[in-house]
Amino acid sequence: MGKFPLREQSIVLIGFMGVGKTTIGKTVAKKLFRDFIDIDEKIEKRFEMPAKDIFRLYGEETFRKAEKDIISEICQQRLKVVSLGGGAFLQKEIQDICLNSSIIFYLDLSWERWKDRIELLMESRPVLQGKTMKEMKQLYEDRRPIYEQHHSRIDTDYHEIEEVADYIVESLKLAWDIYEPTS
Ligand SMILES: Nc1ncnc2c1ncn2[C@@H]1O[C@H](COP(=O)(O)OP(=O)(O)OP(=O)(O)O)[C@@H](O)[C@H]1O
Ligand SMILES: O=C(O)C1=C[C@@H](O)[C@@H](O)[C@H](O)C1
Ligand SMILES: [Mg+2]
Repeated sequence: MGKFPLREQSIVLIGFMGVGKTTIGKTVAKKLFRDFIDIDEKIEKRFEMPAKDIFRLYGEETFRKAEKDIISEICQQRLKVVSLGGGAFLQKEIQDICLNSSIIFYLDLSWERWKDRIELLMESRPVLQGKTMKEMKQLYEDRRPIYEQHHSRIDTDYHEIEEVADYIVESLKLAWDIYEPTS
């Protein structure tokens, strides 16, 4: 896959479920006047059902296969803002595809702050369903290493959606000016 110039490379947001990839991604896309793509939404459209029904009817493996296929397709495009699902980076192939084509921001959130969001996530996130708090903490800890592959990590604790989006846009503009000055 040939790389686009830095200014044209898509922006990919990664991180544990519920950290704000979808919400912040939408805001970043607006600020950069780019198209926004949410991979979970694409998968749900393809199957015409929510993720939890895909997991229940077809199994996680089918969901993960669709996730990989869609990300491979999307990462060939330029000038997008893409939010991945929280488990996408479990697949090394997805990590490689994204790292080789796009600028990756890892949105991080402490366990203490993440706990405050459980109520918002429980109903729609199949991997949380039926889990105790201890099991969810374990999942959070187990998943942390998969997000190590990124270009920039952002600690989102105590930062509003707008603030994080502004930070991403500002840091991109700085990087573009340093590595690809226009004059
Ligand atoms: N910085 C923030 N401050 C407060 N609430 C936030 C913040 N970011 C996201 N939220 C809220 O947390 C919830 C989960 O956010 P969102 O759906 O964007 O997470 P996600 O990372 O896309 O999750 P998933 O991996 O499951 O797709 C939403 O209700 C959103 O409004
Ligand atoms: O963390 C995960 O494994 C998931 C997160 C969501 O974004 C969805 O991709 C799906 O619910 C699985
Ligand atoms: Mg999301």
